[in-house]
Amino acid sequence: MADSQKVFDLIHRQPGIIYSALTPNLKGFEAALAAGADEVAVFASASEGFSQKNINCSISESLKRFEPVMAAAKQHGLKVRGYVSCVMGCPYDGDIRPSVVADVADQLWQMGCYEISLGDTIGVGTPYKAKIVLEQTSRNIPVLSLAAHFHNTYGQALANVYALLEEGLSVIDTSVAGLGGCPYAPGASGNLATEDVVYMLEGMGIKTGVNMEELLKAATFICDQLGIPSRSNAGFALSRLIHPSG
Ligand SMILES: CC(C)(COP(=O)([O-])OP(=O)([O-])OC[C@H]1O[C@@H](n2cnc3c(N)ncnc32)[C@H](O)[C@@H]1OP(=O)([O-])[O-])[C@@H](O)C(=O)NCCC(=O)NCCSC(=O)C[C@@](C)(O)CC(=O)[O-]
Repeated sequence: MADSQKVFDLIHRQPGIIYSALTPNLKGFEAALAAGADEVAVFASASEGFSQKNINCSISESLKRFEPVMAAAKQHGLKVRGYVSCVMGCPYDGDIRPSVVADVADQLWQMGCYEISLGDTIGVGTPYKAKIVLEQTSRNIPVLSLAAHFHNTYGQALANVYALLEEGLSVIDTSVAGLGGCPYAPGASGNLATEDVVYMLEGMGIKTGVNMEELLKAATFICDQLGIPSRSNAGFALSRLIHPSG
């Protein structure tokens, strides 16, 4: 968490992009504000085990820590997004009851988060479970204020997203080339790749406004910089099509 300023200083900001920072407490909010974040995000867990490992406190303590962040954000006119981690399973506590996910999501919503992102942090979820989690969380939160944040450890993330699109969800968290993971969630792989979601949505006739060629360039750039292969199937296939020599 300590290098928000460094990261923000290096970003070449583009118009129309919202630059957000994860802020688990007031200290983080102040750092994000100083760094020029456009909005911030608080992140709780649906499991006690991950909450302790990830932010060194219980779920209820984390929610208490978010209260001053919400107040400060309101004072400075910044929106706050809320994340719930481990919504379909926890590396420490195992299976997680959807009712617990809904309760944590509801508390974040009640405190003023404008959107709640449901994190399958270790990517263990499947479409049926995803639908149950959405059904329970959308009892008190409008489905259009819910987002899917699915890691792709078991290759289920795209199917899970499709299942929730059918239920009216429309905000999907992705990462270029499927980057990501979480050092506090053993086994968690990257997020669902942006290229795979864009390819699927465009193929369904849903206009994403994303330029796939530019997205592929960004994926190639970041993978070269990190020295890792892309985790995107569509990205890999399309790149081969554009550059057959590989
Ligand atoms: C939250 C803490 C800091 C609590 O850590 P702590 O040890 O309980 O906090 P503390 O208050 O005792 O402070 C310890 C040190 O951290 C500093 N500190 C205190 N707060 C901050 C802050 N905000 N930013 C920068 N520094 C901070 C504080 O100043 C102090 O520095 P020292 O005095 O020792 O030099 C720690 O547990 C932490 O950094 N956790 C975050 C770990 C992390 O990055 N996790 C991944 C985030 S992504 C995620 O969670 C999943 C998500 C959201 O993507 C969705 C999903 O997939 O599920």
